[in-house]
Amino acid sequence: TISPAHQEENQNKGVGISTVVIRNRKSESPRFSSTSKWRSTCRTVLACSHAPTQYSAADADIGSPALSLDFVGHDSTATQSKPLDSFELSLNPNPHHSLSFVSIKTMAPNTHVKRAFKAMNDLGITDAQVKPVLKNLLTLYDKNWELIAEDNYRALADAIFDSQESQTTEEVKGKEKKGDEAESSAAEVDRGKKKALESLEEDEDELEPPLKRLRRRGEGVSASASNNPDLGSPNLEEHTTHDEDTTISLPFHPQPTENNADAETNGHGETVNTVRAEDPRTSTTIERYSEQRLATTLEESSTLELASSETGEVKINLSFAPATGGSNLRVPTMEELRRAMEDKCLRSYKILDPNFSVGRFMGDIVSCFLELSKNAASHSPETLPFLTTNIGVLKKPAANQPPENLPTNVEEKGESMGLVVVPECQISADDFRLISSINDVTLGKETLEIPWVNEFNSKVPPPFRYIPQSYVYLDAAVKFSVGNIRDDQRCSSCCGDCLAPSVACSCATALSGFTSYTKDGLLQNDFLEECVSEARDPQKHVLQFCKECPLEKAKNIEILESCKGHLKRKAIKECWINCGCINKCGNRVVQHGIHNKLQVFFTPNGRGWGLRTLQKLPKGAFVCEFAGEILTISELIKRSSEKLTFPVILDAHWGSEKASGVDKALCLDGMHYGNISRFINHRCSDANLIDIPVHVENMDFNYYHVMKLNLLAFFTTRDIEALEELTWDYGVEFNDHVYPTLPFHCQCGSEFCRNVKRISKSKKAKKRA
Ligand SMILES: C[S@@+](CC[C@H](N)C(=O)[O-])C[C@H]1O[C@@H](n2cnc3c(N)ncnc32)[C@H](O)[C@@H]1O
Repeated sequence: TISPAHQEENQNKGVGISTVVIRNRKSESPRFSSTSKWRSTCRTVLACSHAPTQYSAADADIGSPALSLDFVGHDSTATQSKPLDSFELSLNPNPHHSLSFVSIKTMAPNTHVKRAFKAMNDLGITDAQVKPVLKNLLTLYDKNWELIAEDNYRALADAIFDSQESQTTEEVKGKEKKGDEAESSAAEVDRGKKKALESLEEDEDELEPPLKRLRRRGEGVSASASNNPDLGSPNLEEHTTHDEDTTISLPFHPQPTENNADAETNGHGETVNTVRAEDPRTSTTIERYSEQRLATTLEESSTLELASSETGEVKINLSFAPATGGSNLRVPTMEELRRAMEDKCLRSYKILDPNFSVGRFMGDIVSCFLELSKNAASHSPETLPFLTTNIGVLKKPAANQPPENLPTNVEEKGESMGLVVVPECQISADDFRLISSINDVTLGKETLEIPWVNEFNSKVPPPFRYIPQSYVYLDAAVKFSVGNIRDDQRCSSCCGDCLAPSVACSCATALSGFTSYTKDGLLQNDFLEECVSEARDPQKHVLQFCKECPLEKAKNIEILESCKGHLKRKAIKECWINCGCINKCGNRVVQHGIHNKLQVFFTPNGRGWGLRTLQKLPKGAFVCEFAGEILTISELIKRSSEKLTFPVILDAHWGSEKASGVDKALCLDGMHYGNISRFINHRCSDANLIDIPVHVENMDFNYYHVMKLNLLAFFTTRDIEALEELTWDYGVEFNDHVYPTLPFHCQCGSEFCRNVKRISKSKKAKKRA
């Protein structure tokens, strides 16, 4: 078919430039026989000054030797602008190709062309170099000489340089390709597609107006150029045809480019110069530099669907392009992938929950995404599900500044596990730290990692600073220094493993006459039972009474009540640095720290966070020590309005003058600065943990809870199953008057629950009344 383009314009102006577009439609290919002679009905194809003029494929810059075109003009009087009577086409058609060409012939030499050639000659560019580029440029700019001539034919010069550049690149590429092909016969490439890609690129280069490129480089456009509506979108449709085969589907893509946005469709709605993804939502253009590689991956690339919402609105896909990796890769099965991921989660992220499944995890991501997308319109970030209460807690400022000698324990770990959805705008440093610490709430401060998990909602643990040992808060007078240890306080009998000989060292037997630990590192059963009995029934054991009990004084009521008594507790004495035994001596357990797998978890029944074991624990096993801030009772009272504060009263030797008075008597609070024990919930009477004082060196019994050397340690009171919650009897009486902090409503569930008794007692009393 012949499109009579621009005939009016040319005719009226009498300019001898005509555009003939010959399209070869596949279906009509038989008409393009080599002997076809067509009579021109296009009167506007103006005659050439030299007839007949022959256009070869090379002249028309078609780039395909499969087609040649003879143009025979019969007008001998060029100056008269007489329409051409006929022209003859001699075609050797390739049904898969189409062409556009421009004939530039004037009846008189065109002054514009002359000037253009002159300007280029001045730059050292020959006519032969100018000619083909100028032809294209005229087509692209709709023969707008004003634009072409602008800035001393800058667009033309630019186009020539670009064409030379791309010619060189093509040559290099060609050589490389040849080399590659020779090297690897296995890399069988679809040549048609490859060629299509190349021709797409060529077309892209050719079709893009050079001024557009200049604009991209930030060199600006002249007023005249920008005012011209045609410049931004040259009429490409008349000059460009594309076979359907040149549109290629690829499964994955880098970023889209401006190029593609421009050349996405031609006037006929055909896709041009754009390589499409299978999924239009992720489609972009292939970057040129990766063209070769992508060509080899066309057939091998695949997309694996990892998870999808039920109706497919949300999907997690994995793109796999083995050839991009440059080696022979194979597609793993979903099952293999799932197993490998679960193994990774177990090893790297310590996700020990037996119910954890990667498949479900992916599914959860999809459903959360879908849920959020559904709710996005109606929910503000503050009202996102499960987050409000928790964020409120997180936002609460820490009650106290750390003491001056307190090391900074805030370590921002880089990796975020992202299991918890927290609105970005609300994330504080503390929130971030807690979310980051999902693998290990101790932030690496214990020898074992202790992860946290919340299987019920999206709350994260409350903010606190993990300290493996207790620290002294402001006023607590704790005077201990290693320098005070006298030589005669050393244990002379410690040697090797102190529990190995039939008679244990004097450290191991110092406090009770018999050893506290078995050779397996568990508490001796008799010793443990006595400690349990003390804790469960203190009235039956030795109590000490203060003249003025700090706890009573703390109530600040007019008539001071008498002291209720403080238990003189059994304790363990471990060997320590001054002993001559080895570090693995059996009388050293607590000082070696946590060695059982623990996990912080969110409890289901209103008790907030709790601590559980991930492995079976035998009776008498050491779990952890109690570390926190050492405060005076009066300091504690100032904090007591805080809900979660639940301290340990360090009353071992109250009754002596030293410890009297609210400003001297001490307690231990792990809420803001504490170790893992701060998560242990209370259980009345039959708790599975017990706290036992441990002296690592017997310097001052008054402060045996204090510092690494004198501490409280938790041991199991019975065998405990994996995943069982660890509980401890806080000793709280729930009658509101004994403790300096407000008691909670106990939800321990024990049949011995003191809180339940009190409630039922008061109900009975009411009934009686
Ligand atoms: C040492 S903290 C234990 C960790 C705490 N559950 C959390 O979420 O941080 C003590 C606080 O936990 C809660 N708690 C502990 N045991 C409880 C129980 N048996 N019933 C109700 N609340 C309890 C109380 O709020 C108490 O003040």
